[in-house]
Amino acid sequence: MSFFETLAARIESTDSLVSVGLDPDPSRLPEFVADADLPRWAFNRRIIDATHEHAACYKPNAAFYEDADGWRALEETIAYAHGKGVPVLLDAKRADIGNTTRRYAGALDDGGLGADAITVNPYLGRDSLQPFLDREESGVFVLCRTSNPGGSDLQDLELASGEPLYERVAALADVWNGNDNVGLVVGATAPEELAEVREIVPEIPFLVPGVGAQGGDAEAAVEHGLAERPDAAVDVGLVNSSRGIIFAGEESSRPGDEATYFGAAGDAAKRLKKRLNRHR
Ligand SMILES: O=c1ccn([C@@H]2O[C@H](COP(=O)(O)O)[C@@H](O)[C@H]2O)c(=O)[nH]1
Repeated sequence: MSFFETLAARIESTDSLVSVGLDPDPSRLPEFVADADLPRWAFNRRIIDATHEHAACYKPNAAFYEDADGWRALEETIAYAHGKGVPVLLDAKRADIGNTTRRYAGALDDGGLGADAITVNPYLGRDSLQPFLDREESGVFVLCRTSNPGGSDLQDLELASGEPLYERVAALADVWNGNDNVGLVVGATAPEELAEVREIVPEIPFLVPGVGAQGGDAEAAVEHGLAERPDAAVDVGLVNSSRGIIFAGEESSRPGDEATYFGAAGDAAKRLKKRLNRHR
């Protein structure tokens, strides 16, 4: 089954577009997991237990795992999410020259991390993405128009053809989509660009980060993030929130209570699911 078929089935069975970002910043982990062998894994396991029924996907960001214990925590996390039937999109923003990028793409193999999809950076061009694109069953989300304030610095630059760079990336993604496994990353903080990119690639699903802590536009994320696909009963796309879900317990009225803390994450995921569904 291809990644987008798996994702469509998950979106349908959970009635959810929510990608739960697993970004376990060590400086924000609660006391309940401090003494665990792998605190990030202990944290993620509890977050997955609390949120999986509302999660179309989990999106760990590699930045929060890039040390020796981190890779173990990430491996455990991916296996546990799979055990709950939830696909995993590794946000690693990879790509490099040939031999290096072949190794990076190993994160999508069972002998590697076994992620179902990955984010990649198009800056080095097609050959840098080829090993990812060749894994027909895996999803490849190409950074197109990112959600950060500096996303416009390069991505909005006008090319000689008159189009902005992010629009060229969208058009190229369509060309690179020979295996029907390409998605695009377009931030919810750039709603006009979201609409423009959707015009260029009607059939490519988007990963839309930036709702929640970054204050992006949830309605635009749903309106433009979803793609109608011939192989799916539902429109396909993902809207991600990380800190707004996993650290929702910091706001809870009884912060010393583990059940309350993780329950708040489950409630936040459910609230986002409902909010997004109002715009479907
Ligand atoms: O354009 C982009 C691409 C990736 N991200 C990543 O998504 C999450 C967002 O986290 P929040 O806590 O919901 O703000 C994080 O992993 C980013 O690195 C993005 O925000 N924008």
